[in-house]
Amino acid sequence: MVKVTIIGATGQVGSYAAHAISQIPHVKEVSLFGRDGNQLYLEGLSRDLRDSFAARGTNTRISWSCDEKDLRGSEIIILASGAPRKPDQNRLDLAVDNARIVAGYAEKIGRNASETLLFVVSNPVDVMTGVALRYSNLPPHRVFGLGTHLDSMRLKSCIAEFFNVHVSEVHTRIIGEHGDSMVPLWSATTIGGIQINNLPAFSHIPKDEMMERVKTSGSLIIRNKGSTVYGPGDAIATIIRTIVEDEHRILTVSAFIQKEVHDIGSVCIGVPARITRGGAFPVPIKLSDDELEAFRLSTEQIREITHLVFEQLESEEILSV
Ligand SMILES: NC(=O)C1=CN([C@@H]2O[C@H](COP(=O)(O)OP(=O)(O)OC[C@H]3O[C@@H](n4cnc5c(N)ncnc54)[C@H](O)[C@@H]3O)[C@@H](O)[C@H]2O)C=CC1
Ligand SMILES: O=C([O-])CC(=O)C(=O)O
Repeated sequence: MVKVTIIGATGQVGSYAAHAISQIPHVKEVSLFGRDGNQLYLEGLSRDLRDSFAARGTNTRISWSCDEKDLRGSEIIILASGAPRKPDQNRLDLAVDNARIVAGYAEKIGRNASETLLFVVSNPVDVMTGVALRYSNLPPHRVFGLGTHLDSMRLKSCIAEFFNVHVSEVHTRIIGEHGDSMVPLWSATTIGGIQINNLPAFSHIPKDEMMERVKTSGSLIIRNKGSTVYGPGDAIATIIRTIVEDEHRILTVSAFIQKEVHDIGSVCIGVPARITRGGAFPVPIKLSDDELEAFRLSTEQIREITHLVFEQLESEEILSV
């Protein structure tokens, strides 16, 4: 039975994720963690969720805290703190400010919960996963982020709609940055187990329009309703269930790669990884020439920004949490 802590639980994504995760059978306790000053909100949120569990007949325990010592005993910690972007912003614009928050929490996690898995949601998620890895000092397979899992699900939904098939018949994957340089792997896309290139209708599929829709989904939702909530919340819950149930599913998360994708490495980026109770283990893959070139560009951008963020943090003495 597992204790899952959500840091940033008072936020839109953190609070819906708490609701979604409480439905996973082996999750015994969901602990809502927030910064000092948010005690009243956390108490209110925990009461509201407790009512929801009672109404649903769920036996999950709910607790809350602002004290880093209460991070102890968490098998999984979800880090969803930080500013969301405004409609006119790119996720990368958030890098330095959110890195201060993520680095501060990562240090607390390293001090108090060195056995945990740390799952990062804060944006830009690939850079923040790199920051969390560095400042928590946890081993690489135990620090990973939401990466391009949600983008992969968005593409899956577009393909299912186009072919008028159930979403479960579509397998597809987007790798690279959770952002503009993401790379769809059409070569790894199947419908009903059939490689998509072998379906005559594939030649008519509006691939560019679909990718544009995937890339702009987040900004459209933010512009129209303020924030993305249910998509990320349920994507997080899927990954947490995969860990808790030790399902060994291959999902596309932001993980630290070394040599698993050709010769590219030393960066946290969206790649297929086997998700187990022990963490995320990137699966070695070979890409087509075009995919490889695009993935290389995507990783170079994220590596460069991650290093700039490290330099900035190192030049500052005090982290913000
Ligand atoms: N990776 C992904 O696919 C997704 C990532 N996100 C990211 O998750 C993060 C949270 O998004 P929302 O919940 O919509 O935002 P929100 O504004 O509703 O919540 C922000 C949370 O961060 C905390 N926070 C803000 N500033 C802080 C500081 N200086 N120190 C400590 N805690 C602080 C707040 O207390 C709150 O709990 C954002 O960075 C957003 O971009 C959101 C959706 C999907
Ligand atoms: O778009 C955003 O800023 C939030 C996010 O990452 C997403 O929903 O994909």
